[in-house]
Amino acid sequence: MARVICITLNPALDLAFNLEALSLGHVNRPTSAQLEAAGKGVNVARVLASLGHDVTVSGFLGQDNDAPFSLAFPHYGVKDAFVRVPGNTRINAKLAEQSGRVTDINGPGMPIESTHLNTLLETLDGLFQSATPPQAVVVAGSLPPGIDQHTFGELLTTLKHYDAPLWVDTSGPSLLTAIAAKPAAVKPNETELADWAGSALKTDAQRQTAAERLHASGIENALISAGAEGVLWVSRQGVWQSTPPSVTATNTVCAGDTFVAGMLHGLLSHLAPQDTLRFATALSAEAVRHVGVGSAHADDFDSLQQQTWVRRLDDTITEGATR
Ligand SMILES: Nc1ncnc2c1ncn2[C@@H]1O[C@H](COP(=O)(O)OP(=O)(O)O)[C@@H](O)[C@H]1O
Ligand SMILES: O=P(O)(O)OC[C@H]1O[C@](O)(COP(=O)(O)O)[C@@H](O)[C@@H]1O
Repeated sequence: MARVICITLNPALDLAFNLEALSLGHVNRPTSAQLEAAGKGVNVARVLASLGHDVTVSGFLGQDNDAPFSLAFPHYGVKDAFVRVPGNTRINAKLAEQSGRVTDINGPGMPIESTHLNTLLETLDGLFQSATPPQAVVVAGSLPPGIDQHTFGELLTTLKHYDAPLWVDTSGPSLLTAIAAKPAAVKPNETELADWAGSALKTDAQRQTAAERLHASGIENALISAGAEGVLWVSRQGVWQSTPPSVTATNTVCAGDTFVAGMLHGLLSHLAPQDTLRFATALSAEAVRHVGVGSAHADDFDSLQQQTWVRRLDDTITEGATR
């Protein structure tokens, strides 16, 4: 078990609707609706806690609607070190259609002021100075209004100075800022990394080249996910590729967060690289079968792992080609 801090600067209440088919401009009547305390770092934390890690969540929460978060955190098994700020945490709508298509509507979030940021920095410093400092830090998700790229870069630099690997999962301009900060790991999907790569990353070869470039730039774990097409991972431990099992994709929201948590779990648990990648890929495939994060306690999780294909690309070893 490891101690991990998961930071979400812009958390969200995820309002997930399941619909036959979305009809724009009309009244839609979903078959189900669910509201959950979420945001990328919260989701990663939730998965890590379910795997037995000692997880603290932090970032900014709106003090006017923090009840669903405060109620959910004990249930998720995470410790709450969020800084409360005036206002409401955003609500993000997730519209999942029977076809598997998901439409995300992610709000901008609450404005953050420099005093709130200073409180967060003090809170994080306190966590790092504790008798049992964290063994990894995750920063995940978008930036709220008031946190610009320069400030985000400074925050990442501050976090890097602590003695724990820094994992960052974000998109858009923040992803470029994160890559420039050279954290221990990044996990963009193929669309999110296209800007940085300078072209679309449609093929395995293009993704491998991009992951190798990321790794060569100083990022120890360069991870590129591509939905059902799987993952490219370049690290000191080699160049690895995985293909998830074939599952019915009911709701792909949280798949990326689940994957990040699965990788971090494998590395913190000192699993072999092929076992780490197999575990994380299978766990994220488990997640897409339902609303919310993936669970390693699913009855058929062993079978999902056996159906996950992992291979090493920088030598001739093929691992776990069981399907
Ligand atoms: N349709 C799918 N079938 C099986 N696994 C999936 C599917 N979509 C996503 N996954 C799993 O979730 C991981 C992350 O999904 P991806 O869509 O690439 O990330 P993000 O959610 O960050 O956009 C993938 O690497 C894969 O293992
Ligand atoms: O901070 P962003 O980029 O707006 O993303 C927030 C959204 O991402 C999620 O964390 C899901 O992320 P993934 O699908 O990439 O795992 C949702 O819970 C949340 O609404």
